[in-house]
Amino acid sequence: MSLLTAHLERGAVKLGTLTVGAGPAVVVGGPGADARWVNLRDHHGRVPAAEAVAAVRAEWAGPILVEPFSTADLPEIGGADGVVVGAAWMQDFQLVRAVARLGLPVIVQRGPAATLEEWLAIADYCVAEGNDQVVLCESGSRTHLAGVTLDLALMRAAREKSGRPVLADLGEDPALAAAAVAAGADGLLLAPGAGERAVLAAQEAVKIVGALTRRETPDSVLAARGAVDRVDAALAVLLERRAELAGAIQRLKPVGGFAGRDMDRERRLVTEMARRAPGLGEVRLAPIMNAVIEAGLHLAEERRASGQD
Ligand SMILES: O=C(O)C(=O)C[C@]1(C(=O)O)C=C[C@@H](O)C=C1
Repeated sequence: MSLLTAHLERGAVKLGTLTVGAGPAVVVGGPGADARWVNLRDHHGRVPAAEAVAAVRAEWAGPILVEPFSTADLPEIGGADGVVVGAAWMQDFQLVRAVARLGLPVIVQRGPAATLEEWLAIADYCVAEGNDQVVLCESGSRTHLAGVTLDLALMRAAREKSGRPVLADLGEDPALAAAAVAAGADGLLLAPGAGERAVLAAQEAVKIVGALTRRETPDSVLAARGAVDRVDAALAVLLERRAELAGAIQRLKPVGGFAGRDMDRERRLVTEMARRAPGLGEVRLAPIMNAVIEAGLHLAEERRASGQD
């Protein structure tokens, strides 16, 4: 197994049709995401819960998570696929208990000053109420920086210690999406108001970084093809980057292009790659890299001929 994709055992939780904790990391919140998030806290309890859920349900058939403002909302959120205990309410034990008793999966956000132990204890409260479907969501700490600072080390520790899936709450800004996936996030939570671009950026991080760092064990052709598609997405990014760099070498070498081909260098790079691709080995890698290198040389020569560089 690669050094990057060390496997961490954890249980998966189903949010409606969406699996969190097995397969690719999921993206929650915002248009085009895998699941929607209805935040009743933002409305300070002024919008009836049933109405808010129904409004999203009218335009979205997939999974919906609801963050209640108080226990008063709970009888009205039966149509949801998961309930978020917001960071501000994490230590409201009455709310936690009541949410757990609904029998829906519970997403526990970490309070801004809560320790790992305090956070994990909330999951135990849910279990004590007979609900083991708990996802932990890192929502950041109050620090010297404005707003909250996401603690990805704590998120990772929570996953290792509890075996439960973990989410990273990115707010409206997907800048840390790649870091969160690399740190082992099973999902990225975006603010309900996050735009389409933020969702796309989070999904790109899930694909590209997930392909490199997240081990998947698909059990159907569909799931395996999804995983292959993510690896191909990462390969495409790397192939394009490689072609740009190889093009730069052609411009810098005394004799570039096919005329300056260095077969020794090509053999050495194949040998080095085979250390990380022992299954394919040198014999299978050699023709692959030959095609890759030749594509790069053709591109470089075409660009030179058309005066593009
Ligand atoms: O390293 C070089 O000299 C290159 O030109 C780059 C490169 C490559 O794509 O990696 C391309 C052609 C050479 O035969 C060897 C390697």
